[in-house]
Amino acid sequence: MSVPFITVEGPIGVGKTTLSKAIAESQQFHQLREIVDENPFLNKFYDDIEEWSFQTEMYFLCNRYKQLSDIQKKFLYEQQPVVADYHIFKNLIFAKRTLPAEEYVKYEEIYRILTRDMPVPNVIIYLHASLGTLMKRIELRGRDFEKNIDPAYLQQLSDDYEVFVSNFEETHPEIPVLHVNGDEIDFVNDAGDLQLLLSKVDETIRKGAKQ
Ligand SMILES: Nc1ncnc2c1ncn2[C@@H]1O[C@H](COP(=O)(O)OP(=O)(O)OP(=O)(O)O)[C@@H](O)[C@H]1O
Ligand SMILES: Nc1nc(=O)c2ncn([C@H]3C[C@H](O)[C@@H](CO)O3)c2[nH]1
Repeated sequence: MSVPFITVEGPIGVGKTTLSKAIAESQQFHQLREIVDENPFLNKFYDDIEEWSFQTEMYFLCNRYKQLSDIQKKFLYEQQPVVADYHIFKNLIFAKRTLPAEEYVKYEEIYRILTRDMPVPNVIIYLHASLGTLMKRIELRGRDFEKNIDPAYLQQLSDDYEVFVSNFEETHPEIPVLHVNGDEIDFVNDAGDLQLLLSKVDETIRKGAKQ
């Protein structure tokens, strides 16, 4: 049995941090959160994606590399379960969309080198929702730099996630992926929905831990 290492994934604003916090609390797992406010490039990135994409993608990659190395040493090696609000593969999804092709090739090489010995999650929870739901949640959360987020960018990323996750399932059949439709399940305002989801997550963790 391997120690549970769960990642919650999905497009911007779908509820990854919220759900990973709920899982961490109900299962007594350590929660790994991606950094947002400390990121010095995000403001500039959303103002001018073309100009700031390389710095932004490299920053996310280096930061996640450091976070996952620490998680490996401090938690997973110690047999302490972890739930994260991202999988490192999201770097490829965003970078493919934001970087010019010639830069993406270089970026992907660096990604492969850095992720070669990264811990691999044994369960993925994939949250997805319609563009309308994502826009509503992003607005509700009210981050300044996301105020003028382009709906087309958000839709493209959601579509990219669909393709990526489906390929991932084909190439990694040993890692269970729980699909959650965020339009139908309101784990924030509906306690029944939350309990039902947490029990499905629990079932999936048991499956994943057998790997
Ligand atoms: N299932 C849900 N039902 C209702 N509201 C939700 C749901 N999931 C998330 N929310 C709300 O939507 C907002 C965004 O959630 P959250 O920050 O968890 O998203 P995220 O996927 O982690 O975002 P990001 O991609 O920016 O890291 C929050 O205000 C949260 O309370
Ligand atoms: N360009 C880019 N690359 C990434 O790897 C990445 N990961 C997250 N984000 C954006 C989405 C939210 O606005 C905010 C918080 O998730 O940061 C990213 N943006």
